[in-house]
Amino acid sequence: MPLPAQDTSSSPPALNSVLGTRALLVALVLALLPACKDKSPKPPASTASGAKSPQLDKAQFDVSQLQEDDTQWVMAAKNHANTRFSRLTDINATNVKDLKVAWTYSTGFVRGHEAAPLVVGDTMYVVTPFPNHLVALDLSKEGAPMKWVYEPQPSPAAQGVACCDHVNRGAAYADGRLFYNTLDNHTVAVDAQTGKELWKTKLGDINKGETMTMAPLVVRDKVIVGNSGGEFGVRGWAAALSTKTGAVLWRAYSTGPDSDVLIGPNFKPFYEQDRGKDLGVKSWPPEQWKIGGGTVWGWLSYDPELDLLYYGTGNPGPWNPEQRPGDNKWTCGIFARKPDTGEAVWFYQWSPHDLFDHDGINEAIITNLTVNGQPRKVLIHPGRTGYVYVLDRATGEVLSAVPFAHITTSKGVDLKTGKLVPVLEKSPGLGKTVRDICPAAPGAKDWSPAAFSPQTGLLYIPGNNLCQDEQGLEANYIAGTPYLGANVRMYPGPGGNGGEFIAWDVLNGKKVWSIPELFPVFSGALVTAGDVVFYGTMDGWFKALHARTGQELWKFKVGSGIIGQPITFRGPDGTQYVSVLSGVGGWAGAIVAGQLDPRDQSAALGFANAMKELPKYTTRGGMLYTFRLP
Ligand SMILES: O=C(O)c1cc(C(=O)O)c2c(n1)C(=O)C(=O)c1cc(C(=O)O)[nH]c1-2
Repeated sequence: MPLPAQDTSSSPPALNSVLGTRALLVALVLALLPACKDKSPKPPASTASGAKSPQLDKAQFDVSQLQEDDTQWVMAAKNHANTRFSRLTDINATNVKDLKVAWTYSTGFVRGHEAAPLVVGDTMYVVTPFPNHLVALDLSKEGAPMKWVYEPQPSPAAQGVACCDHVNRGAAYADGRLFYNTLDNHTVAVDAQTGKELWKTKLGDINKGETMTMAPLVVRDKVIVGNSGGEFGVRGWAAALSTKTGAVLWRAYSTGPDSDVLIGPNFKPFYEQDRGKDLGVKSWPPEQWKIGGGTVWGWLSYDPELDLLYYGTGNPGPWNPEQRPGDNKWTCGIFARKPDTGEAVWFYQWSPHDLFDHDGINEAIITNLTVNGQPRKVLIHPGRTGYVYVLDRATGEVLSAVPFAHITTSKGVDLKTGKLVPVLEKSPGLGKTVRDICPAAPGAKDWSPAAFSPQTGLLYIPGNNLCQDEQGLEANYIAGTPYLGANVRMYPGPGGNGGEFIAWDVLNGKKVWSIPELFPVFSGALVTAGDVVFYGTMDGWFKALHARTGQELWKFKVGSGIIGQPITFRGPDGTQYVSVLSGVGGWAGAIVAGQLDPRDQSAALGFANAMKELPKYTTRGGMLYTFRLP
């Protein structure tokens, strides 16, 4: 289906800044979205003939080509641009109401299932939560039976230092291999055909509180990964490994001297506050940067035109901000780096001196807009602070930052300085109890990835509606133990609903429609050229909505709440399928997955209080569901 032309000349609407300092004229340049150059869906050669798909041959291609093939799904975010948009249209707004279960697969595990399944050729690959099995399912056979299971046998002690359940967000595929992380800090490469381990590299130390949960990204011959442990006083980093050997080619820390952060002469941040020598040391009290967080546990994206890799950094530690005066660089921000060397090109800090655990790790979705009549290469970031940011991805300049949620903690983003404007009375600290902090620590949106349709111009945001009360404590650092300095109690925000699924008009900077949900929306979103958007709820509904109107077109009750990432693909039989993992857990669902006592308001770092009704709605258990039209 051709994309509708958008008139960029006649009175394009303003993308307003929160402070109203500047109105931007913005229009989508749809054809420029890297993953969407070819606007027509590409059916595999097998569709017409019914013969076996030639996809296995395609699987040998470089991943930058492979991501263009909508019949497969080769990395968690679908493509380097992180759009989670598929051009497949067989399942569409008209017929999605008839969607039926094709087959299911029980993983046998009960912790939170966050991974995106991958589809390469005629095989689906699923990474489970700890103990991080990789399962290959044969899509060419009825019921998709198991081909093999790879078991990396991570150290059970890793479970004790995972902040937010024993989750894993999935694998990345390239050159006949699957790459993913184990909770005990190994990156592994597995042969996609045989399930044999090709290499295994240890990158972190559970004794310091480090874990790994994120889905890697492959750029050319490098697999890029990062650590978790911001709640344990670890030092955050991203690393690039050779896809062939697993050797570490570079590692860039998020705190410390420039030499460790890979900041050199080519580092050109847009804003003045990010310029200067060794800010990763100087913006901290002495030595604090060594245990200062800034982990890299979220999404990576890559722009081949600029040859830039983008990723966000997590919160500074400890949570009690009084123990770390300063901007705490380079936490709670976004880096642009050269993927071959890791050298930093620019950085922008979403929340300098973060006060609320507002990690900056959410996805950066790559597209192109026309701003004030000028084409700009941008990235879109629905942030934990509650703003949808649009940044120039060549320079790191903030073009707009518009609130998409209820915010009491900041007044906006000053587009002249790029600084978030905090509400001072909401600052937590020792001996204080601050109430009505919105968004709460998990943010207006946590890691759960949004989808962006170049066809509707809408961003589909799995949102939270959470506030919290916080009492500051003194945190003492003991390696491998929680390093927080805060008592927190969360609760649903205005309206009483814990979550909201939002369609956001990037062009106009406004909400187009939204669906309130009882609980925070912790699943990923998927949108297709059939104008259907999919997501799952923590109480166990898998939903399909009309991508333009938000009208509910179909829903199906799965066995356990959904925090997984839906995907779509065309099977070897030429049929379009939609798959999603159910299996409640993660930070929001820890109350069920970890069987916490709902009477303990501070359990799960205070999240349990907002989720105390969840055990009445769902039970734990990992199950993959795959749907098709009859
Ligand atoms: O700072 C960190 O290192 C870190 C790691 C993780 C993680 O790896 O799961 C989460 C968070 N922070 C976090 O702040 C957060 O909200 C969160 C939610 C979840 C989840 O899986 O539901 N993980 C994490």
